[in-house]
Amino acid sequence: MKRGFLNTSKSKKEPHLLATQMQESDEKRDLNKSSQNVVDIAHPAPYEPKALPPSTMVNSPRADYGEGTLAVSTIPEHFEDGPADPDGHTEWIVRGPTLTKTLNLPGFPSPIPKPRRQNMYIIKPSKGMGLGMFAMCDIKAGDLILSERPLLVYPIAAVQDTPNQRELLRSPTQNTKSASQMVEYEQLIEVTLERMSDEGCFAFLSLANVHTKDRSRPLLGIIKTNGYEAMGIGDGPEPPSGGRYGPGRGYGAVCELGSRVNHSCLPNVAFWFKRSSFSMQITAIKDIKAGEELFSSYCDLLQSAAGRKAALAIYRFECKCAFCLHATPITDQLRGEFAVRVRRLTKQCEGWIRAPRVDATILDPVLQLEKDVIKEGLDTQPPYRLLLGVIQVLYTKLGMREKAKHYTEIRRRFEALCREEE
Ligand SMILES: C[S@@+](CC[C@H](N)C(=O)[O-])C[C@H]1O[C@@H](n2cnc3c(N)ncnc32)[C@H](O)[C@@H]1O
Repeated sequence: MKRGFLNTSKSKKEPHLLATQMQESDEKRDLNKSSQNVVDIAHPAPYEPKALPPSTMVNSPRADYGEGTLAVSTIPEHFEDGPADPDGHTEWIVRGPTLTKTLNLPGFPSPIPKPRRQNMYIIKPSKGMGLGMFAMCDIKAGDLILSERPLLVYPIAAVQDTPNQRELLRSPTQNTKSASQMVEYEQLIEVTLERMSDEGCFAFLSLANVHTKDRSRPLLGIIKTNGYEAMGIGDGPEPPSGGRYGPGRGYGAVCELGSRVNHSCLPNVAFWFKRSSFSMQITAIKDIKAGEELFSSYCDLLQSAAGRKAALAIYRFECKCAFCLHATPITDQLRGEFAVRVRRLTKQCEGWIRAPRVDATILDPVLQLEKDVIKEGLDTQPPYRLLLGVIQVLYTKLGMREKAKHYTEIRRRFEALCREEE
């Protein structure tokens, strides 16, 4: 890609709305079910506005973008001659109503939260994993290590893998669709990169790309290698508190720094996207010693080793962590059934609470489950919080106050780690 194309002086214009009407094609109907517009706010020629619905031509970032609009917007707004936001800017490829909804949040976007101390991490080579992020000091579970505005936020559905060869043979029309869809998405990302600062654009292009040998286009390859789910933003109705947007409605984020964090099935950090400040946070979920590498989990850990392997395939590496190397049918079963077993225990717990008295032996299987879960490194996973609650209730019922207090404290610390969207 020609460098000059990416960030010319033209790229930050007044925030009037220019737009390109996407050509008629089936795959665009997939992108947007109604009218097919890419609204590129402040984008220069050659993306001339064509016949757009009147609402998309309103000269205001608070415009009510229509259902069928895909916008490219800079968050926070950035005018050509105005100062840059000290917390940085994100380019957001977003469906119109979601942009409108977000821009209308009171006080949006707020400044990004700052870690208590600076220089908590360094990015450097990690054996066999390319670059990685390492702790520069001792870090306590719960500490905010880093927060940053992503370089790019995009609809996850736009970059999801296209059908494999066997699927294509079964349905050849799928092939044409996917190929042209990919070209289109790639073009959309090019447009988006043009809007970034030189530094942002350089940072994006410097990120790892493990998709250079498959059918992925270069920029899509970078997104597929580096994107994190940006929970908290999505299209359509909001999910219940703490819930996820359904398939095809979520957004992903590519970050300059956070995207250097490698994967482990025993993660010591977690990523949280905060809609209010439009930023990605990395917090420690375990105590971390200076010099240790920071790892997040790229996949759902409550699935078997085979399931994790399949989920990680898009990143083109095989996890060599002890849990993957030494997985057994028993450990796979524990992961698969953990959430269900805890839900069942929670229900049983209601009966135990009402019973006049309970026998101390009912604790045995519950404590055994906790032991197994800790051994398997699953004590950072959401069902663990419920399990702690069950143990705490049982100890209280049995009159073992000190033990109950201990579990209340562990549970309180666990909850502090799960910072949800404010
Ligand atoms: C989001 S990037 C992480 C940063 C990357 N290592 C770099 O050099 O920029 C994801 C890529 O890092 C590598 N990676 C991450 N975790 C790994 C692991 N546990 N083992 C081997 N490679 C890993 C894979 O190549 C993966 O596609």
